[in-house]
Amino acid sequence: MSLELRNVDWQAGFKKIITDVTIAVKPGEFLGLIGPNGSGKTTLMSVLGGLRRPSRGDAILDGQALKNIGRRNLAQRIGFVEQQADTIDRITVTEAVSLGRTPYLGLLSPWSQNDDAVVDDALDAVDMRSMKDRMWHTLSGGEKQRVHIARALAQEPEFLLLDEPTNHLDIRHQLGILELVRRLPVTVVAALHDLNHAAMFCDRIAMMDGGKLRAIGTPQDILIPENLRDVFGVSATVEPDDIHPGRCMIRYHAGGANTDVVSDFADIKADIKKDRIA
Ligand SMILES: Nc1ncnc2c1ncn2[C@@H]1O[C@H](COP(=O)(O)OP(=O)(O)OP(=O)(O)O)[C@@H](O)[C@H]1O
Repeated sequence: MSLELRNVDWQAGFKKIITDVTIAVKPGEFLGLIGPNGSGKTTLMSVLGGLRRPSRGDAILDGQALKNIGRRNLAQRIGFVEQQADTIDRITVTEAVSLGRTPYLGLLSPWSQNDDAVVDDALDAVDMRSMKDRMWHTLSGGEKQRVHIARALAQEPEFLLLDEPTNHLDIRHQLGILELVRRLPVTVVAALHDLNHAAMFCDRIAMMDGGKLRAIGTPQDILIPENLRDVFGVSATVEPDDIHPGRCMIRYHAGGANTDVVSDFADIKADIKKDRIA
């Protein structure tokens, strides 16, 4: 069971969005993908999930190029929760999660009790069983996010790809989802913005910067003050996590953000003020 990218570029028109990315996801790990806005995390995830084909290089699942694997087969092996995925409407929560069983259904394999059980387990896993009859469009952003994750779990994939899975979630559900994801018997790749969450939950972290894979390693290897300064433009101290040996915690310094960003905002605010006065 392996999923990897070998020397992958992906470009939109003439613009290279990710460049020469080589990465091998280890079976059973929780791999976090971090990087500033626009660094290429979503693009990398969508190439890993087979949604985008590399312009150069290969995306490979168990020795076979993703482009040669059929959609149905791929969906049984890779579950993908995209950022702001909001395409389903006028269906119940149970129906939304049941969509995850689609790759297993066919004329010779109709819906069965096993499918019901898988859907119920997935709803339990994200703490949404009590809302199973609610209509999708009545859910909050966070509840929708949990249903998306349940739908991906119902695919019973070997690899679960999550693009910012804690978006819209309150802190209890953020930690709950990450704890759940870490315990699942699947290999997980998740794009995360909260670097402390990456430190707490990930086995390894891959850091993107300007469309390139800048570094990959344990949280302690990657989340060092130099990387936080050079890649994210923030000043921070990294301390060992006393409660979880081998893990670390980041303490950001107030006023330690890259001053270019701060002065950009200051300029915008000054312009708005001028407009209001004029
Ligand atoms: N189809 C496209 N056409 C043109 N530019 C694109 C396309 N897809 C992505 N990009 C650009 O590529 C860059 C990387 O985008 P991507 O969404 O992969 O970044 P990201 O690291 O996930 O960002 P964020 O943290 O903001 O979600 C961005 O500058 C984005 O505007």
